[in-house]
Amino acid sequence: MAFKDMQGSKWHDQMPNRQNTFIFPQTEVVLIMRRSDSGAAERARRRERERAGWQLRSVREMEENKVGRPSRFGRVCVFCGSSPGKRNCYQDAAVELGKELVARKVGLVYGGGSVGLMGLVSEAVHQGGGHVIGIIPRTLMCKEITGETIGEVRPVASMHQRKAEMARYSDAFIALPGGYGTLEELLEVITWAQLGIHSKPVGLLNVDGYYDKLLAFIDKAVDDGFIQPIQRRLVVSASNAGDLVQKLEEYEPVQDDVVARLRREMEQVALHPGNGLHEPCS
Ligand SMILES: C/C(=C\CNc1ncnc2c1ncn2[C@@H]1O[C@H](COP(=O)(O)O)[C@@H](O)[C@H]1O)CO
Repeated sequence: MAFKDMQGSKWHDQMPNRQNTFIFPQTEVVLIMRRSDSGAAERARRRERERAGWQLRSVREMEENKVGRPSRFGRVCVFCGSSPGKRNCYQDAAVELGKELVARKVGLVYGGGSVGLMGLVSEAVHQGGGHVIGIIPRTLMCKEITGETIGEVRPVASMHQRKAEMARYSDAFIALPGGYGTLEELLEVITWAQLGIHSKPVGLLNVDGYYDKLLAFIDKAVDDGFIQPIQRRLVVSASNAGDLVQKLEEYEPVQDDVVARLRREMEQVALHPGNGLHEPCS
């Protein structure tokens, strides 16, 4: 039996020790276990390997770029409730998302602190050995309000600067369930994508239908002519972390002439400050 490493580039003869994380060619394992093991023994060993941080993936999946290969994202920004929510499924989803990022070797950017779902997702990434950046306004930095931030803390001057920095450090955005703060952050990055300020994917983790009504509202806005049908694609959604991150990996930015023109104009303004700022639309 042979094993592949995380990059899927090298084959190894021996099972690596526990300090290393290797991809285990699941299809071969299943065959071998069926020949020589009882189901219960294999399940126990599987649980043990999972506890030890092994990732059981089929080589076929890995080679199809579905899992196991390094992600196209270096860091993902997660917006989520500063409260835990009243149902366990929200807390479970925050931990699941953190683990998914770790499995893909993707770092986390979030609003800092340890309250609510923010604390759960950041702790899951940090405990899994992933990199965490908490971007937090100085005014919110007292522990009574937000608790301790784990990982790298980046204090900023204002809420506005926080959102700009969160966007700058990240390659994609995900919203877990949350309240006003989460919605505001989410809608801002969608609006920025619509205006061509960035072309990074935006995902909604629609845990147990939490965002069904928001998605229905977006569809209504498309039907009623307030959102262009092509811009509907700016919001990606899935009910679980694995599917959502995979969809974001496969996301291709919306190609829209207006967006392209706005992006060119903004690049011009960035290169030559003052240019075009007061130009009328052509
Ligand atoms: C005043 C309260 C909590 C303050 N704690 C926060 N600490 C850090 N970041 C926060 C906090 N509250 C909001 N945020 C940001 O908004 C999102 C969460 O807001 P929501 O209204 O809870 O959905 C989160 O992504 C942070 O960036 C008690 O309310």
